[in-house]
Amino acid sequence: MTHHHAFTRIGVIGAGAWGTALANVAARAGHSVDLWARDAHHVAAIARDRVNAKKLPGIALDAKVSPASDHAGIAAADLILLVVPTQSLRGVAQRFAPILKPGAPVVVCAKGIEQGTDLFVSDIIAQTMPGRQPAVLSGPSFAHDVARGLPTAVTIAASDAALAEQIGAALATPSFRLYHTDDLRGVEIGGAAKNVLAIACGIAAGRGLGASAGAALVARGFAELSRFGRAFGARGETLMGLSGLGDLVLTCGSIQSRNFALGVALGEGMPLARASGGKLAEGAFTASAILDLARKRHVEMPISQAVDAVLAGRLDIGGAIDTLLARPLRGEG
Ligand SMILES: NC(=O)c1ccc[n+]([C@@H]2O[C@H](COP(=O)([O-])OP(=O)(O)OC[C@H]3O[C@@H](n4cnc5c(N)ncnc54)[C@H](O)[C@@H]3O)[C@@H](O)[C@H]2O)c1
Ligand SMILES: O=P(O)(O)OC[C@H](O)CO
Repeated sequence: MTHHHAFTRIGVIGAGAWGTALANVAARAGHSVDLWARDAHHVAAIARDRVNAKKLPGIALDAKVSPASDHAGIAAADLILLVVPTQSLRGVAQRFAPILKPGAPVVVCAKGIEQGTDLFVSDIIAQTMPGRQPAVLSGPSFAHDVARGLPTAVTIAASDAALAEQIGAALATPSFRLYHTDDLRGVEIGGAAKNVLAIACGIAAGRGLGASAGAALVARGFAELSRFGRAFGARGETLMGLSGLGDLVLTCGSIQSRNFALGVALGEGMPLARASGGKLAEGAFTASAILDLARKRHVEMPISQAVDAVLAGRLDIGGAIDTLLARPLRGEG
């Protein structure tokens, strides 16, 4: 049965670039927003400056956003956005599971697959917050673009289509459009897979392989993202939508992407240990997990496989490119 949710108070867990940008979106959509971060010093600096200088510099925090390092605001929220990296999601979900308001839906805004368990983000929530309805928000959206109010369109997914629609309506602003769907699996797979492929596109760009090679990688990358998605129950239309093709195109074509930038640094010859520049590149953590899953379902993912081999130190950049070019000729599907 679908309940009608009235969301007035929104809790954002995680004050990184994306959490801070989404807190501003929710505030602009008319809600009171509590923005939680674990580090009290960071919270004090955000509250003092009304800017998250560490993670989203140059963007003023909306007056309706209250930063805090205690749990009170999150406990009172009737909609929760979980915006920590995928590999931290389980721990953070476990921490908050006992204190959230009963019935408050949880929207995961992270893009990845958990290492060790190979679980998709909604399954991490199913395990750690039993009985709570998970939703997933994903799609082409750089935190800075969204925070500056540039036009952005994303997908909001929940198994309960009406819930996805209600969350989409609650978060929408004139510049932030949410398309809703019940294909939760498709949406979380698109967001996870594109990060790994963006590293490959970055490597090609950093190595100077040219725009034609970049386009080939996007198209063949999308072919493997789609094969993987279909094997795990995603709908084709979802994979061709914002949180698949849309996000792949964004992330594979912009140095603003931390995944693409990691690839560029690798392609230019920077050692692995320094290539991320200390920034979060989700694809670097998701690569081994997505390949594990692909192997189990016999899905061929040569580009992701090359990225994983490079990140694990099993293959150098030249070797990875040779491997991809030396693959047997095949049909295009
Ligand atoms: N930045 C973007 O443009 C963007 C856009 C869409 C989706 N995302 C996704 O959002 C997620 C978060 O990315 P981000 O850009 O905000 O990263 P970020 O590096 O800016 O911030 C991550 C935040 O999570 C916090 N964190 C990490 N582990 C934690 C833990 N155990 N407990 C509490 N806090 C913890 C960190 O302190 C940090 O503030 C990623 O999955 C990313 O793919 C990011
Ligand atoms: O900086 P990236 O590579 O994490 O990309 C950010 C968003 O996921 C783009 O949609």
